[in-house]
Amino acid sequence: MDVRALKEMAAEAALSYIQPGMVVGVGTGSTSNLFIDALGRAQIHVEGYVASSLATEARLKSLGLPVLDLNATGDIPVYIDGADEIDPHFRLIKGGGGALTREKIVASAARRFICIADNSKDKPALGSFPLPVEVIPFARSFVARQLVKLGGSPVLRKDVTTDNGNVILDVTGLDLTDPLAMEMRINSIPGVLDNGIFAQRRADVVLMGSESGLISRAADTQA
Ligand SMILES: O=C(CO)[C@H](O)[C@H](O)COP(=O)(O)O
Repeated sequence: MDVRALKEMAAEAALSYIQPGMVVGVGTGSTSNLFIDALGRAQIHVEGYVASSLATEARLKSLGLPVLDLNATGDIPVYIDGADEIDPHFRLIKGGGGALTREKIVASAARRFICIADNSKDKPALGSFPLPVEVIPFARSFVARQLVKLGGSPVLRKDVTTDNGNVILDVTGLDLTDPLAMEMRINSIPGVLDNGIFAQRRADVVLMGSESGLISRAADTQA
């Protein structure tokens, strides 16, 4: 099975979390795109979708799926999104697609976060994927120096401007043994909008496609 088929397995499985009449948050990236395609085929009569990026909004609209404004939306029962790394405690690294800030906002506004991925994202600990940090362009050099003081090696992501008009620094070398502490520490640097550690807002359920079938883990059992 190729990676796309494994992602598709997880994306299809996430459909079972969508009920008619719901508001559904939708993530960004190739696995989320497969989920959107599955939504297009399933035609569940939801109230609407809250998109975590302009790309996701465009894909939803291209399939005729209704998009809602987060500011005009109350309760979001469920958010579905991919990840770059998933640890055994449902903590994530996200932002490979540069949409980490809006993703974290929608995930935090949702009651349940269902993370969908192929099982290459399953890691014993976070930290091999370079950590994306969204930075206001004015503060780029200052923030980079602060990240070096934290032990990191930041690299500016070339030719990328986020949906919020900012830049991304991809940072290797940080000690993520306490992901929550590092998430908070980086976000306390003036000029940082957010970073791709999802430790304060973890996933509640992880669905991973694997060669031997779907792996489904829920945070309350951590099975
Ligand atoms: O965080 C993300 C985008 O900002 C994506 O969810 C993450 O990069 C995983 O992407 P893919 O589903 O393409 O493997």
